[in-house]
Amino acid sequence: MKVLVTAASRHGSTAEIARTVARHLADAGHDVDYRRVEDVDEVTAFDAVVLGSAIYAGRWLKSGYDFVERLGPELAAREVWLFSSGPLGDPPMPSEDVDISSVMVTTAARGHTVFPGCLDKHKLAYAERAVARALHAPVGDFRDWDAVARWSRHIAAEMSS
Ligand SMILES: Cc1cc2nc3c(=O)[nH]c(=O)nc-3n(C[C@H](O)[C@H](O)[C@H](O)COP(=O)(O)O)c2cc1C
Repeated sequence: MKVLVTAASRHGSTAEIARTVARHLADAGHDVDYRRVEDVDEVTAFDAVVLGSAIYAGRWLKSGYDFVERLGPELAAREVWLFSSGPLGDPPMPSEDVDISSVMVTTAARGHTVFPGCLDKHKLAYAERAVARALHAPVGDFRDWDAVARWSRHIAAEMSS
């Protein structure tokens, strides 16, 4: 299948997860492109779309929601999977799922998963650093590459051949 993997990422760690998903899907035999959500104008060339976003303050990034608003009907006509990345620490917190029910409905997505994220305080803007400190957010890279590989293989197999 021709697959687009795209992500909304503020500091790059979600983009790295998306690129890794893209690599696993390609290894599984799909024809895969990776692009930032801001660089995608249409998805008509693709049979399936994998869309991810970082979570900030319990929500996806605006560029992720904008992508869905711009391309909703095109997305609903394709096979779509969603992922979010954010929870930090060991065990990763917060443990409750981000509410992206509106995105699920608009895209008619086949699935959604949440991956742990990465907090590099050197990359944060001053205000973000203050929020992260106030929340006692754990600093470090908690991304689970085995979980990313497992989920990628799972959706690769689900994609119609
Ligand atoms: C100010 C701030 C707020 C955050 N809020 C949340 C949150 O509500 N839920 C969550 O799971 N992660 C939250 N995170 C963690 C980020 O989602 C995590 O660092 C993610 O990997 C960042 O992705 P990016 O590098 O692609 O921007 C927050 C991080 C910062 C700095």
